[in-house]
Amino acid sequence: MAPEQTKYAERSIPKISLHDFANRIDEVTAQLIHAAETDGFFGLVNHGIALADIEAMFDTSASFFALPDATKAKVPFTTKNAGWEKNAQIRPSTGKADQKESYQMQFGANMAGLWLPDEDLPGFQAKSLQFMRQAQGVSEKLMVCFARGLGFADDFFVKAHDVSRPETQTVLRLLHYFEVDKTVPVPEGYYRAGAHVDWDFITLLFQRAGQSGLEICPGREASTGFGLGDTWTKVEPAPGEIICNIGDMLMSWSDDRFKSTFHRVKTPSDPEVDYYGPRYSLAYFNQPCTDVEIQGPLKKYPMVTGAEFTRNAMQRNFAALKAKQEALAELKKSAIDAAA
Ligand SMILES: O=C(O)CCC(=O)C(=O)O
Ligand SMILES: [Fe+2]
Repeated sequence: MAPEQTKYAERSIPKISLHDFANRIDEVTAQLIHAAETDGFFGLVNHGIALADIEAMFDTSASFFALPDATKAKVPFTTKNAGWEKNAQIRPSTGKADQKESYQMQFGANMAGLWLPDEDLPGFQAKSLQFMRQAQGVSEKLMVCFARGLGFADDFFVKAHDVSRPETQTVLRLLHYFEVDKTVPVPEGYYRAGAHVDWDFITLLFQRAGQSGLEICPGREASTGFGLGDTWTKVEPAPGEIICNIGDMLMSWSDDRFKSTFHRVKTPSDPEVDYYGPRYSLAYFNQPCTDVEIQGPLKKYPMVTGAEFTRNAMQRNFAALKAKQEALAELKKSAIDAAA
């Protein structure tokens, strides 16, 4: 059977400027709430993080991934949602491992033992934490606006995501997708990152100019479990722009008013248009502290703590993955039986 062709559509992604934020907060709030209620995705410009700082963090990330695997393996991925993995994240949407490696860092207790010793990469921890604090500053502006939109006190979400507390779960993820050989056809179903929604509050994604591949399916239009068969839109990286998407946590905390959004990173397959080189991205996942109580103003869902929400999300993912793998095994068995 020929693989189904992906359907694409040109859609404009809202661009929201944070310049003169203190004086424009009402206007920015209205724009953010509209984007959250419809697309679930928007680009942030004039956010205050200099392009040079973003580029410096990409260089820091590249120096981490250039280390031998044996060194990176000193800080392996853990159930605390921190550490390094390579070709190990299997998505329920594909049943296959993403073609990438990633390293997740946090500010608090979950990071114990998961920072590389400084002699392996001098200055790495300090530079990463400095960039994480900058991303946190931008995130807190968004949190004030979302709190206003939902009728909470201005500092409600900022307090819930206090990264100075040991209970913090917020993550900066460095991502490295490997260079792809143009002469080898991509096996069906392989993605640099398979279709998924994020389970956090909101994600800030930094991309590098020219390193395309990100595709989204807006929240109001996703109609199937994993965005499969839906219509996708390519998001070209623009220098300095931060692409933001609402995660499941904020969707639930807003009683489903704000839309969590499917996205993926395509494996290049068309030498005419696709980017085959190595791709680096930085994803800042805002996560509430473990002891924060999460419930929307309309109380649509039972109250859960930040720790429970993360645990449930990981378990749901695991159950969906198991179901996908069983379905794939069944399909393989029927094909073998049919051929016999
Ligand atoms: O690398 C990207 O552009 C997207 C990464 C992503 O969606 C994720 O890690 O959740
Ligand atoms: Fe994501």
